[in-house]
Amino acid sequence: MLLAEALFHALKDRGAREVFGIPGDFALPYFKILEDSQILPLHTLSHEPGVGFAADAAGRFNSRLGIAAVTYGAGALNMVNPVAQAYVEKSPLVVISGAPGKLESMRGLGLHHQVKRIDSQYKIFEEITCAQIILDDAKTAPKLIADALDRCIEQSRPIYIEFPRDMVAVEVDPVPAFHPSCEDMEAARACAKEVLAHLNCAEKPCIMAGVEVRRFGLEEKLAELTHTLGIPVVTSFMARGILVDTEAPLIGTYLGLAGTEEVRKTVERSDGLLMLGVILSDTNFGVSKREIDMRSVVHAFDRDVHFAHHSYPNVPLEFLIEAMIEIASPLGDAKKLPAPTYPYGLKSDDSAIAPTDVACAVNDMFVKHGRMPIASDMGDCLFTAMDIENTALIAPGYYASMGPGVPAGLAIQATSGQRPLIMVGDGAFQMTGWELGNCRKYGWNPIVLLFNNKSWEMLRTFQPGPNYHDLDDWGFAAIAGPLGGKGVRVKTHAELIDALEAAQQDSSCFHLIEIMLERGEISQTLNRFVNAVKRLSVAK
Ligand SMILES: Cc1ncc(Cc2c([C@H](C)O)sc(CCOP(=O)(O)OP(=O)(O)O)c2C)c(N)n1
Ligand SMILES: [Mg+2]
Repeated sequence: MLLAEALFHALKDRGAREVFGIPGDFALPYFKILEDSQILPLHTLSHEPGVGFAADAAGRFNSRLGIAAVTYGAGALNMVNPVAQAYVEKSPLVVISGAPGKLESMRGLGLHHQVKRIDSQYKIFEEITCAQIILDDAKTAPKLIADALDRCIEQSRPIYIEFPRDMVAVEVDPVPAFHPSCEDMEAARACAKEVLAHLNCAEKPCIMAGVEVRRFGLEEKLAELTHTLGIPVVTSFMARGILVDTEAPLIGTYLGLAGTEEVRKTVERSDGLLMLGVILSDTNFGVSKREIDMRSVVHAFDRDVHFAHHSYPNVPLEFLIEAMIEIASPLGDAKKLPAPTYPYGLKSDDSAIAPTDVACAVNDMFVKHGRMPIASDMGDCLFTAMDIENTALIAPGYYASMGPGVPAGLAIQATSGQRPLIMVGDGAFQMTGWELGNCRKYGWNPIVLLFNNKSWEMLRTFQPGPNYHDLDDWGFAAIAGPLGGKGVRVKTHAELIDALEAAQQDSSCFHLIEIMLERGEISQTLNRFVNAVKRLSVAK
């Protein structure tokens, strides 16, 4: 078969459901085979940052591979930021970049889209991927692809595939099937025994679930384990939106001083905290009131399990949880644990809208019409989402780049068929909101909540005063129509409630609800977060 076909079959066999991309002359040959072969559907978008964010989100949402296909130089380097975000937020993103062919690379001319050297792009991607390959040899290509894709899956981090345009149609053998690296279940059982003994000795055991639980598709298994143990479960900020509709005794999301006192005390006062797949980042732990004493913590992450003074190497999270399920017995009574609380019952009146009112209106909408998966951008919209009842959430909670909100929402619908709710600030919408113009072509119809405070408000909260936080009023609602959707600007509770209901009643296109907010009007969660950051930075 053709090398490009072998690559696309390997991606599909390992769970990829679609490709997001923008072609270029170095990529046209493999894009043509992608379209002709129909192995995977192609969704083209308008700007490579959107391609990267969308492909990353598809992978996160399905706990499978997300695929971004671009051209050399101008395309691939335009996507560095989203790939970096996928790397640190542990997303299984596959970057395929077209590249110059062998002969043209040897002519001694500077090629268009080339930087310093032909391999400059490869070197740049070495820094933000866990594996990099160049498909320049028909004999070695199938095995190279298999090994790189297996690394992507096992590490849940991006990989880089450089595809010279003169290689796409060479005849090759099929790519070998997924071959997990050998895991030692005995080591996992020994580790599980010690973890459960650790929890058993603790007065206040607690489990924190992190992003790896979602990335490796372990939500059901973790729910089974924690339901048996009956001890409190929290999610990290990054992992908000997992364990939805499961029997896990979930008491909320840990946000340190920015979250509820109940959750904060349960985590920070625990003498037996088990962190499963949690990224030790400032956004997950930056506003802890009390440093978490890592001597009483067991931390399973990146295929290692760390105790205070020793570790178990190469114990994948899946094996640890399986081994714990084999020997788990009740340690507490889940029925006595407090469930998270959320705001409901927004009054339909002429009051101005505050961010928390948006969460309240969304919760009311979910009660009436059913929950929707959410894609949120960085900004107060993400902190507002913490007041929305637990539902699948794709958000840049660690690397914190602006821009993923709209592309990620489109990807949720492309990969799952579910109508998403997109939450995005006006600043972030200015960056990638225009990708909504691709909805009509693909029949996507997200409901978009655009928080328009005419401001980079998060920055103003950290640094009051300068005028450069002021954004102009772009009148976004009026732009929705020409882009193929419907837009409405809302200023009161009643207008917001009506706009949400109208969007629910009309699935013919995307609905852009431009929510006008006063500058300085921020969510309670963001307010607590910023105050905590200020207080902790002064205290040190
Ligand atoms: C690509 C990119 N550029 C810059 C930033 C810095 C930054 C923030 C983070 C802290 O680094 S929050 C923020 C303002 C966001 O404005 P908007 O989308 O309107 O949301 P809101 O008004 O709710 O703040 C910026 C510019 C970023 N995170 N990502
Ligand atoms: Mg704003």
